[in-house]
Amino acid sequence: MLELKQVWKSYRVGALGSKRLVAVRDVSIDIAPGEVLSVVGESGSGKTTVGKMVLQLTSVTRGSILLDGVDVTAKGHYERKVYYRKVQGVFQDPFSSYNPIFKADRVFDTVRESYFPQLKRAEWTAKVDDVLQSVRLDPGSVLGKYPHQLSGGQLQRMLIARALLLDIQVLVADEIISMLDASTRIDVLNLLGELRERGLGVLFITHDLSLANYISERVVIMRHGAVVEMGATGKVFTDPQHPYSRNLIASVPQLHRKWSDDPQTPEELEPDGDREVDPSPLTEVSENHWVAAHP
Ligand SMILES: Nc1ncnc2c1ncn2[C@@H]1O[C@H](COP(=O)(O)OP(=O)(O)OP(=O)(O)O)[C@@H](O)[C@H]1O
Repeated sequence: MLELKQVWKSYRVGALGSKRLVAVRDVSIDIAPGEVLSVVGESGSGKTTVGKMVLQLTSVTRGSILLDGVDVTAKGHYERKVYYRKVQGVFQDPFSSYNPIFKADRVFDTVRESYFPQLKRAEWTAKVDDVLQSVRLDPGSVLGKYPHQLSGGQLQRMLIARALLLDIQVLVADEIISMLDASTRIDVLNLLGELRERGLGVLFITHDLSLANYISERVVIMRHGAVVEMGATGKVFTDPQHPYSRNLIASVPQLHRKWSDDPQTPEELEPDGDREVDPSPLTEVSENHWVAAHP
């Protein structure tokens, strides 16, 4: 179980870092094994920063992150390496994770060097073949190829395979399908569903509500760095209580509607206030459905 407890993140911005930008405010969420938790919200709401803190790519300003009850925030190099055996990330642009002058499977070599230096070549090859097959890639079609010879979907699946080499418990998937075409998207999405069935916890970061609805049991809606609503996906999406959630859900284009049909006026929202103060507290409005206080 991965838990974020009252996590805050401020970045230093402005000339010589003279100002603070509070990107994440008092976020408490958890991801159980075999669960996909989606984090949604508009651009700049803090979703990626949450993922980066989980992956220890940026520090936590306040609060803590626990894996199986052990605080993993601000640990040294060795503890971090152990942590990365259990928690890995895949990001939006698969191409940027590969060096175009090397073959794509070089991404596996770095894992071997760090974690499996003792493994014999044949054992390693068998392990790589196994994980490639588990993400439905034919080793013969992807190994030995350069990144430009593979599709975005294949590259993305290879990155998921790399994470799986490590027997991970949690995968942070940050907009991993937004750069893929529609047919590949559903493949990668269904792959996440299969990994979940095998007990993996997935933190699925997306601005696409329909993807979140498709893949996750629970959803967290963020605005201005704070959680405004969270809970069972069915409840949050069918009965949104916070005006921001209602606006977000109403803004999803529907196949059967044209842009001119019954245009909806968005509800008025409170402006982004002082981010240094605690955000509005969450109240449980029904079982597994939490909403932040709002006017
Ligand atoms: N390294 C950084 N230094 C300073 N400010 C940052 C940094 N990274 C993010 N921010 C700011 O923190 C806030 C939250 O950014 P974040 O990337 O987490 O949002 P997001 O919800 O993931 O947005 P998007 O959907 O556009 O990726 C934004 O105001 C952003 O400008």
